[in-house]
Amino acid sequence: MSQFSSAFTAASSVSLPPPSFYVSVSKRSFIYCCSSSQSRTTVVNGKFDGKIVDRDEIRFGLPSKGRMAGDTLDLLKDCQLSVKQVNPRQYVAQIPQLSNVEVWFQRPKDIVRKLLSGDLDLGIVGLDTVSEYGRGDEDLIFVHDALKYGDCRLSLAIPKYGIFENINSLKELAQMPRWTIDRPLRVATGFTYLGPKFMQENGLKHVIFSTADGALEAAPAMGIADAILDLVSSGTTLRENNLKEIEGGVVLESQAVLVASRKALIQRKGALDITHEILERFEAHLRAADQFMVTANMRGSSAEEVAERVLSQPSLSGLQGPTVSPVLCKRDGKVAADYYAIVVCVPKKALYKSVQQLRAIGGSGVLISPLTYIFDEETPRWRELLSKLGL
Ligand SMILES: Nc1ncnc2c1ncn2[C@@H]1O[C@H](COP(=O)(O)OP(=O)(O)OP(=O)(O)O)[C@@H](O)[C@H]1O
Ligand SMILES: O=P(O)(O)OC[C@H]1O[C@H](OP(=O)(O)OP(=O)(O)O)[C@H](O)[C@@H]1O
Ligand SMILES: [Mg+2]
Repeated sequence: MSQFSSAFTAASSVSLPPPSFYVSVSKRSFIYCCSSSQSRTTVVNGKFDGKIVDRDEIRFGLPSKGRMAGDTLDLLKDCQLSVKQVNPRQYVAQIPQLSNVEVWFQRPKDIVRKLLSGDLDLGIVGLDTVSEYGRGDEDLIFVHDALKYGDCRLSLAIPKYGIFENINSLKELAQMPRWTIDRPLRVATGFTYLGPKFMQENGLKHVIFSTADGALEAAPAMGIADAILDLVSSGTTLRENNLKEIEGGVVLESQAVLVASRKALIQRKGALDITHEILERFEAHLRAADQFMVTANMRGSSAEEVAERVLSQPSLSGLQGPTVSPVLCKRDGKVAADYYAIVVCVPKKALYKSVQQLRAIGGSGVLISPLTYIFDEETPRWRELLSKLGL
């Protein structure tokens, strides 16, 4: 069942199921019907309508290759959700910590297609891929929109030389009188949904798109295109090919996201609980990743007085204010507290400033330790998810 619906998802570009399985309803749109012993499902352009396919396990799609693959496995491992894959050519795997979850390794674009066709329930991909292949479909729902890797932007770039030498913004590009209906601006891109949408939204009328699977940066020098619309991260590939980005030319800022099928979250037993656990683990790890735990000793007359000194410093307020505990010692035969130990979490980038501020208010013996997880109260993202689901 899922094999057929998946093949059909790619109908516009790749193979189609046997003719008897689909009906063309317009040039680029098909309806595919099938039935199984468990349920009956109709798929329209890879999107399924009605009830979800019956199965017990929750399917989680992870990138099978490319630069997202390794970082995704690392994130899961850092959240104590290591994926057990018997060998790298096996596309199904398990996460022993999540007993009812089946991991499926797929190409990023196929993860999005399979979420829409109901063959996957959850997935991790770049926002660029969700936006391009998801096309704003309401069934796709973001569970976590900032997993802090795979950072890049989808950006328009033009040659630094020739007729573009003095063009530095989208507005200037749009106003070049040479683009006409007969000689439009030629843009090479793999983003054939987002590209035209962006141009239309920005009022560029005379534009045509060509597509290729990679090395797009060569297209202008080869005379195939005037501009390219592609992912940029360090900017090295553009620079090495004599291309430049322009003001107003960024279509999208992207990073890895955790995305789910709305229907699966609502209808599939256990899907919401698993999603909650994964989200909590991700949040706890990601929050901890940019914080240090700082401990120091400080002379003082009471915990409140020490806390007041700490709170007077902007970099030392911690997550919910400092933890202040008395350091008890025996003086003249009595137990007393001359010193207090304070514990605060500080952003990694404010580390040295925090140490300086601690010293300025009498802190000594400052210890810095890494944090592994910060489990706070219920995460705002979980509340947002429930509200997006209408729960
Ligand atoms: N240069 C980059 N730097 C950082 N992240 C990137 C970069 N290029 C792409 N990405 C992110 O990684 C995702 C996967 O890109 P990757 O190039 O690994 O695979 P792909 O382009 O789908 O496959 P292939 O390049 O083999 O055709 C992209 O969708 C994007 O989110
Ligand atoms: O700004 P940079 O850090 O130079 O990265 C940008 C390049 O990375 C991606 O290509 P990729 O390496 O995936 O090759 P591809 O063209 O084969 O997809 C993207 O398509 C750019 O070409
Ligand atoms: Mg690539």
